[in-house]
Amino acid sequence: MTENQNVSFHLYDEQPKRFIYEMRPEKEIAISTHDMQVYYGDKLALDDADLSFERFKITSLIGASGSGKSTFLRSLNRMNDDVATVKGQIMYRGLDINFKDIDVYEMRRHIGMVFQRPNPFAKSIRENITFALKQHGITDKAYLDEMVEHSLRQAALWDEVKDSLDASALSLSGGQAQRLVIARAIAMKPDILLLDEPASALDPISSAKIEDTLLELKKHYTIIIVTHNMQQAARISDYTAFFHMGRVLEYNETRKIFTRPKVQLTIDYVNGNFG
Ligand SMILES: Nc1ncnc2c1ncn2[C@@H]1O[C@H](COP(=O)(O)OP(=O)(O)OP(=O)(O)O)[C@@H](O)[C@H]1O
Repeated sequence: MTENQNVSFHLYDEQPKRFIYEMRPEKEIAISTHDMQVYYGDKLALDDADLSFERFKITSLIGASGSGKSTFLRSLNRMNDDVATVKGQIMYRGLDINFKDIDVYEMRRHIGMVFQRPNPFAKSIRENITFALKQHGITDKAYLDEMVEHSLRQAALWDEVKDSLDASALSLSGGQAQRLVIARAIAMKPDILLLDEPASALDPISSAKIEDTLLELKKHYTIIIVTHNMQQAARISDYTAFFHMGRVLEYNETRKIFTRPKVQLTIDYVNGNFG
């Protein structure tokens, strides 16, 4: 080994292999995971996940394909129950929502999920919003109308659809449909919105609208979003977690992840050197 190689090896070795931001005590935490592990059969897909998410902030989950981002996100509202074993604790309002006796349907009213592909029901725009509310026994028409307008306004879709609420949701563009799905989640008045690549199937203009919508929504909701789009993560999120091969290698304030990452693999990833 030459002298130069020796020096660079030494510098690399001084970097942390992992850095997890610890929320300061004055921050309000919306949800946190402790010793979380997720297995698909015998395969450990996610290990050692201890993260706290600040209330009314946007946190991005980034990392290469297969690094465990969706596995983590889906575990937060028990979407993995049928396919995976999730160990550890998921603390929400003092309750471990990973505990087996939790009422999962009730929990999901508080922790909503929006998927990559817009998936509106084959019903009218209005019914997409009112469907779940009616399922929960809400029948008051004035309240339902109010929730339709309120949710569509919050999802920045009201102005585009207010004259066609009884049209089929399937007639909406992809970007409008995704905002409708966000409105549908909001109608349940959740605390936390989980979004799995909500803009990746959309054109740049629709994607920008979703970003604007999320920035508005964080006044009222805690948002955790999986994204492959580095610029998007840098633009909208307050915190970013970098996943690599089933572990969170770095978690920090977004500006630090994108300007002064501490872990070499994070530096490589945000610079586009792998993944
Ligand atoms: N239902 C499943 N059954 C078995 N293995 C799974 C299942 N879902 C995910 N995995 C595996 O778990 C690991 C993490 O996958 P995950 O989908 O969480 O990654 P990701 O970072 O979200 O990837 P992408 O960016 O491609 O969505 C991968 O090795 C994947 O093959």
